[in-house]
Amino acid sequence: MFRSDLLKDKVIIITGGGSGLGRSMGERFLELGAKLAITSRNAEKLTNAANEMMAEKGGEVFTVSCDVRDPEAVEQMIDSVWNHFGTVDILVNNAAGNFISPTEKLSHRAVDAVLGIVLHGTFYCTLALGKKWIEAGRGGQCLNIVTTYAWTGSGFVVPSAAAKAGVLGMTRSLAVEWARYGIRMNAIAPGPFPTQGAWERLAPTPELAEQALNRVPLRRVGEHSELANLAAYMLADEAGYINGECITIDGGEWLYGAGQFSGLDRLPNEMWDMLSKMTKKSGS
Ligand SMILES: CCCCCCC/C=C/C(=O)SCCNC(=O)CCNC(=O)[C@H](O)C(C)(C)COP(=O)(O)OP(=O)(O)OC[C@H]1O[C@@H](n2cnc3c(N)ncnc32)[C@H](O)[C@@H]1OP(=O)(O)O
Ligand SMILES: NC(=O)C1=CN([C@@H]2O[C@H](COP(=O)(O)OP(=O)(O)OC[C@H]3O[C@@H](n4cnc5c(N)ncnc54)[C@H](OP(=O)(O)O)[C@@H]3O)[C@@H](O)[C@H]2O)C=CC1
Repeated sequence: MFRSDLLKDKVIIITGGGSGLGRSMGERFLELGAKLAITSRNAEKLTNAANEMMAEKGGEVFTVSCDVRDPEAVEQMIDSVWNHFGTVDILVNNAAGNFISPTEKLSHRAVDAVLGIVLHGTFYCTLALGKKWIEAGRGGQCLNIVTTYAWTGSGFVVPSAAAKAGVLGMTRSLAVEWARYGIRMNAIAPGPFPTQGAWERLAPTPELAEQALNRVPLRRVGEHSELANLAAYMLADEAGYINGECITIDGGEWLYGAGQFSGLDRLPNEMWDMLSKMTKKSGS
């Protein structure tokens, strides 16, 4: 699909890069020639992932453990990647925390856990690296992984909805403010892409997983490669005029939820024949 050197020698930090979608994006970036740094809380998970990724895809994967909720740890993480590679070209803000719950059952610590990872964590990483890019007089790029309820909102994941909305607001705001430094800011809003982290917390029963699938007009979940290829395209120099954009990749899921009559896709044909007679009759 792409030239094999599309991301050649680009130094890319992926938060939450040791598992799930972060890892899938990282593997694709390696195939396209990037140098990777992956970061998350669990050092052992990162080391194992990096070793497997290098064995399968080649290239270099540097690991730094860091809790993105801790601004000092974030600055150290960014410094250590910058010192290791001599620079950083791209930050993919992918780390997240989320779970389903009636909002009234949440403690303030539960709210803080999600807001801390998603909103503060994304902001801390962006700010720490943005300052270094500006000080070094060079540009850079951030790609923020949000979700479609960043703009619709959603019940039962309210801290995540509030945090992702904040990340989208930050993306669009900084796309304008930091363009003068040559820094591009974009986002991707995925629909359902099965990962252990998401499914354990958001679709923990077969019924809930089925419900998630049934909301997608294309009647399937996303393939990790589809998301990874979109991310690679957005990060390529050839996409250099895309700035402040959020691209949805969800099989039409959020529009299905927005359309009042979308659920009629479940009606059998015989029912349509009957309804057609009724509606034509009532209109005459
Ligand atoms: C099926 C369709 C899918 C569509 C996708 C929709 C969009 C998806 C967005 C995503 O973000 S998916 C990514 C999901 N991945 C993760 O969440 C991975 C990381 N998550 C975590 O580490 C935890 O889940 C965490 C809770 C977010 C943070 O862990 P931490 O160890 O820092 O916190 P704890 O000390 O365990 O808990 C803090 C606080 O939160 C309360 N809590 C934890 N889980 C729940 C829960 N399920 N329900 C209610 N409350 C919860 C916990 O009890 C603590 O509060 P206190 O008890 O201390 O008051
Ligand atoms: N899967 C899906 O269907 C969808 C996912 N998304 C978004 O895609 C992104 C990836 O999700 P997905 O791969 O499914 O989720 P995962 O749970 O698999 O990945 C989340 C990653 O974030 C890391 N992480 C969590 N908390 C912290 C923290 N405090 N500091 C640093 N790293 C942290 C985790 O590593 P560790 O535990 O080692 O810290 C893990 O690697 C997220 O932004 C999510 O909101 C959006 C819509 C749909």
